[in-house]
Amino acid sequence: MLISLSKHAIRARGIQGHFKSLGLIGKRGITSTNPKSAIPLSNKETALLTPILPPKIPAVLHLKTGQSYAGHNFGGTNSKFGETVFSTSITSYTDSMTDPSYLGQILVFTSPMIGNYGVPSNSSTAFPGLPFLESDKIQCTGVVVSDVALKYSHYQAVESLHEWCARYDIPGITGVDTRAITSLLRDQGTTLGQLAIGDDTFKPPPSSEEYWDPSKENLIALVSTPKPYTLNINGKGPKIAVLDFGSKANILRSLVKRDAVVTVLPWDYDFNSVRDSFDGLFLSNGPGDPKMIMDTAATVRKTIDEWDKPIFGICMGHQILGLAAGMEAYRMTFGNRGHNQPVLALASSGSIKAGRVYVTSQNHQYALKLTEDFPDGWAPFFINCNDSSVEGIISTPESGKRIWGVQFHPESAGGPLDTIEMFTDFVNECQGGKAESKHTMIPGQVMGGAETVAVVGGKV
Ligand SMILES: NC(=O)CC[C@H](N)C(=O)O
Repeated sequence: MLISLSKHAIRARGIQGHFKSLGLIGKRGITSTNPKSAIPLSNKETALLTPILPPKIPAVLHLKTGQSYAGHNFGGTNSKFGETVFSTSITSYTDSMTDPSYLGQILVFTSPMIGNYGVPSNSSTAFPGLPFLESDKIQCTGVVVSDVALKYSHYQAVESLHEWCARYDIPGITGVDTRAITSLLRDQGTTLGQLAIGDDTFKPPPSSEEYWDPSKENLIALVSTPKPYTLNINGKGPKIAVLDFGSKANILRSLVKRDAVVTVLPWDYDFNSVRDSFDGLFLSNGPGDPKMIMDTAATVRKTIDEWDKPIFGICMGHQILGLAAGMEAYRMTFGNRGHNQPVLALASSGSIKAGRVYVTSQNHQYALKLTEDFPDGWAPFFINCNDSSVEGIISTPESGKRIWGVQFHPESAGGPLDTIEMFTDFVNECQGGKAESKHTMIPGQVMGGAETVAVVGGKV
């Protein structure tokens, strides 16, 4: 049975009225449209046709810059403050919302309909010790959706986006013009905001001092593991330590899948005191400003100077590597969030070929500064094809080190798997102990930021 739920029809008549008008609700409840072939509906079909509706509660998104957008609430019913950011991803709202790097952020989806495949159960037996999604709960502070899907359909779904957000007290707003909000954020940059729900919508907007600024907090300390733990303890692969700044589960899965024994350490762990029992170090993604954890960057600097085993950093981990190497990090206007960001490789290393463009998944507000002179022993690895921001750094062959950092997410979840083999490269390097460095630079592009900008023709 195919039923199209017209938003306008539902608004006008309510869902029950809408079904009635389609002849789907008779005296005995929901029936088939064709009385001659009236096949009783299964419980699952009936459940899908009778979604749990959010109560009609007003909601307003207030921005510190003075704009307010009124709509309806779904999910949690408590007002929340956060940093308002937008993501251009079309799929994987469950993966994004459980990514710890979104902590403190009100996430605006540019894709107009969100929620249509529901939410799966977060428990998994495939990778013991890890959730099915990217962490054990929703991490963003709130969500902004043009048109939330109340009816969902997916073989793994167990609840709707509304029910999931309600369980975690994460407020959502729907029925707002997300194109207008996105254009504004793109022009003025990521902006502090409040999702006001229910009675709070009748109060005046918060004063500037009332807005909570997550970038002033050490958010990493809130999401990192409090104690070390090991995954895949009987694995045959190398022993890899992960400094956990708020790691996405798919990073850990990607290492475990390659049979590495993975020990996850708290963000402020003194890695140098245990480093000799590991074959490689991984630096994870994480929320907030990398400059909040300069002590960790100092620890990593010592590791780089005194240790010759492979190190790989993703997103926050890449920014920490850059700070450790003496580079600067800056706050971008609106960052890059989405699963469709093209990056150009400037060096070949393992599975990555210089001169190729890879489509990547991204979620960041900060980036390493592109300069004419990279610190000694370092070169750019990737550059963003849209805005020429630094997308990766790599130790030079002359440095004798085997270290890479990438701003994007090779593990995706969600997003394209173009660069997933970087995990195989890293595990192989760790396995090979002191194997010869295999990376090479593109002749003529061995850095000089200006030259690179000319290659991609963008602005920094
Ligand atoms: N995904 C990440 O690790 C993000 C890193 C950092 N919080 C940023 O916004 O730039």
